[in-house]
Amino acid sequence: MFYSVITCSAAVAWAPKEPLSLETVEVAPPKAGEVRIKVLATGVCHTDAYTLNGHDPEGLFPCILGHEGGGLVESVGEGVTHLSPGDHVVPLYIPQCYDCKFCKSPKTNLCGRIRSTQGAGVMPDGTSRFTCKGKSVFHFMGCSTFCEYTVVSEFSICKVDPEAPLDKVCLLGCGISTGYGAALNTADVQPGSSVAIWGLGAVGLAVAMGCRERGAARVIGVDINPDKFEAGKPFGITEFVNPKEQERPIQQVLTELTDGGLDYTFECIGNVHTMRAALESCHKGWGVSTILGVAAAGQEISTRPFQLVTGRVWKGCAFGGWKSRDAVPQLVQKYMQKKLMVDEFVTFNFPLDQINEAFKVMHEGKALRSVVNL
Ligand SMILES: NC(=O)C1=CN([C@@H]2O[C@H](COP(=O)(O)OP(=O)(O)OC[C@H]3O[C@@H](n4cnc5c(N)ncnc54)[C@H](OP(=O)(O)O)[C@@H]3O)[C@@H](O)[C@H]2O)C=CC1
Ligand SMILES: N[C@@H](CCC(=O)N[C@@H](CSC=O)C(=O)NCC(=O)O)C(=O)O
Ligand SMILES: [Zn+2]
Ligand SMILES: [Zn+2]
Repeated sequence: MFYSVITCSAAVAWAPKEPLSLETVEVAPPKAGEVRIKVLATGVCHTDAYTLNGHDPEGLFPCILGHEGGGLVESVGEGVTHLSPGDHVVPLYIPQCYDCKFCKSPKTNLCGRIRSTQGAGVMPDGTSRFTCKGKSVFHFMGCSTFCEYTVVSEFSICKVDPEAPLDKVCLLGCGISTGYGAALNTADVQPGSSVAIWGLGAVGLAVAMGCRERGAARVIGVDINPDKFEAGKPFGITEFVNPKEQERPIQQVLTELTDGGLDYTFECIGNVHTMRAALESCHKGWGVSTILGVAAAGQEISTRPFQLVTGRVWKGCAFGGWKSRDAVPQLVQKYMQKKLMVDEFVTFNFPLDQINEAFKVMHEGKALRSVVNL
């Protein structure tokens, strides 16, 4: 099949710390093993802001950000057999090729097939499908959903129920799946346990949702924004602690509150100090702390090794540990069966030309998630 270049609108990140700029871009047809998607909706995740702010060691400019999308297959490249034009899809920043050693291992979801080119902001053949004003524009996280059309690898996309509203299930492309899966897959939270979650954004509250599903007895939200406390209750937060209102270090406050520490803690901020606090708030002998937050370039975590010697475990989690192409369609079905909250995470909707508002409300702490409708 011959497909032509599509000219459309995109929010382009020209340089770090600058607002996104609404531009007309050209999107080249998919090459072999690629899929071109008409993007209909995209969430705005804190990781988009992190890269836009220049904190990402892999950040490249100009680029088209966005990785929490939903859309329709517009065209497929040679050799793509699992998708056809018109399919409803969610792009996936962690691919699943089914063939690499990571995909073949049940121990991880981190497919390695296209990770190096994805991190370099290009398609697997080393080139970009985007141009703007005569310049090549980098892809982002293999998704680039802040554009009316995008091109992704055939390994980085899954077909979902056509009845599912794409302006909601797009959020299963990152934040909700990540937090929910961290509780279920990475930490494997057990019934009756005690939990503390640092950062009550979409990721943190999705962790809470997973902990509630597992029957956790106490789910303590730890956040410096008091507005997030009320917001957290419908997702399963049972108690709140604001570190700013404490006179002692938060680890001391929490270990006293929980008879020696928590069974599970989760860091959903991306701050190395709260990562340490989350580990040190775990119970001696068995407490497990899972890092989800993405820390800025150059940041390193530290603690006394004694914390680990005495049985606390430090873990990390990308995309909730889900093997993406297998799991996302199932998570969509769980939402369709009303067994998984998604709608409740959407605080605002914006058109593409107001996408900078979505970043503004995120930084003001007013949004769990903003969805941009393209
Ligand atoms: N590992 C993975 O696969 C993924 C990781 N992430 C990462 O997870 C993190 C959370 O993402 P997201 O939920 O979208 O982010 P949000 O910005 O929506 O939520 C973060 C929350 O943490 C609060 N916060 C900030 N600083 C502190 C602090 N020092 N102590 C307590 N609370 C604090 C914020 O308060 P305020 O409202 O005042 O800002 C906000 O409520 C980010 O680092 C993101 O990059 C995201 C998706 C996937
Ligand atoms: N580019 C950063 C790392 C950013 C990062 O850790 N990303 C998460 C997903 S965050 C989603 O909102 C992730 O899945 N990481 C796994 C991966 O392979 O990138 C850096 O270079 O530090
Ligand atoms: Zn994200
Ligand atoms: Zn793979």
